Amino acid sequence: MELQEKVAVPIFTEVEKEVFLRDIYPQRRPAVLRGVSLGPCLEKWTVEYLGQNGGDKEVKIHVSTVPQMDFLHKNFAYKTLPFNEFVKRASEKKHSDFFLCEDESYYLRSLGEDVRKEPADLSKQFPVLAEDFHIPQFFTADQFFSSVFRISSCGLQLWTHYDVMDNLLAQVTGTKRVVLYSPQDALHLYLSGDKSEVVDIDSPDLKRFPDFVKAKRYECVLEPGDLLFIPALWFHNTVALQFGVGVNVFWRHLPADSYDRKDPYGNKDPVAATRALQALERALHTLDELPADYRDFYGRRMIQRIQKRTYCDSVTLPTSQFTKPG
Ligand SMILES: O=C(O)CCC(=O)C(=O)O
Ligand SMILES: [Fe+2]
Repeated sequence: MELQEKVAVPIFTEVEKEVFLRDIYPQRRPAVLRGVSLGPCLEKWTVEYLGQNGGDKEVKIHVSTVPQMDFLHKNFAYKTLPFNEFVKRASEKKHSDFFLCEDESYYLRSLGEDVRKEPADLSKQFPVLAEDFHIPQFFTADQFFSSVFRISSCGLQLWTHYDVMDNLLAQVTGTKRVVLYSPQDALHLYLSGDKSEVVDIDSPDLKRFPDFVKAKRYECVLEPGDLLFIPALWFHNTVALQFGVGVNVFWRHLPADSYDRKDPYGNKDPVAATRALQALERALHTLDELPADYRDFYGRRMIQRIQKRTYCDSVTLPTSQFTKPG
């Protein structure tokens, strides 16, 4: 893995809204924001306090025998626990009550009231705790999409994936390592939907995934109080270095009608992207009417045309698509 380029995510301190909107947000690159006020949660959110004030409302959790959750081999199970019992278990390494084994790992990604329709909102599902967490006002109220509890056992690793909303991931307690990859490296990540098939990013199987080394690795370690700006489409993989409680806030970067209306998770592709992908499927079907050597010829030319029209680094002038060569 020596060939993979590594970069530290830049850290900005005490960033105010104006600075974020002027210097950081338009770059559309990940950034750690340190020293932004998140409210009393930083002092208050002990295991005991969370249990008392989060209540015994049932939550759906991921439980896994090993800390590295693997979506390909589904080495985890979905279980349900009262929130206070879940927090207690996630904070301990060995459990007297367990589902799979005594050292199982836990992960909570909180959900909306109507799981299939409503995005998660801390102020609705955990109104008392929500008062302790102040969402940074870096976007307007109508852009808000969801606020999500992210609570992990020590060591828990969440697979590499992308989301379609802009995201501020707040680390409230514990520390977390986050590795990110640019959307421009998507082809080096061996995607299956929104997830990378390269499950072990620290010692990847390079026989199966030879191009993975070409993906530039962005890395940071979040401390309590840190916010990580994860722009939409940036891939991220997290490891809880300690038991940790976080909240992430998703908000809309594009006009509201660009997004799929039935997407409580914020990970369905924008409607125009979905339509374009469907049109591509139809185009490929049409090419099937031709013999293989013709398909090859037209397929190569289609790829080049897509590259010229869509890649940021090949589109020079906004009007270039309309100007005919002389
Ligand atoms: O819990 C985690 O560390 C993952 C967070 C995440 O995927 C997100 O905020 O979109
Ligand atoms: Fe995510």
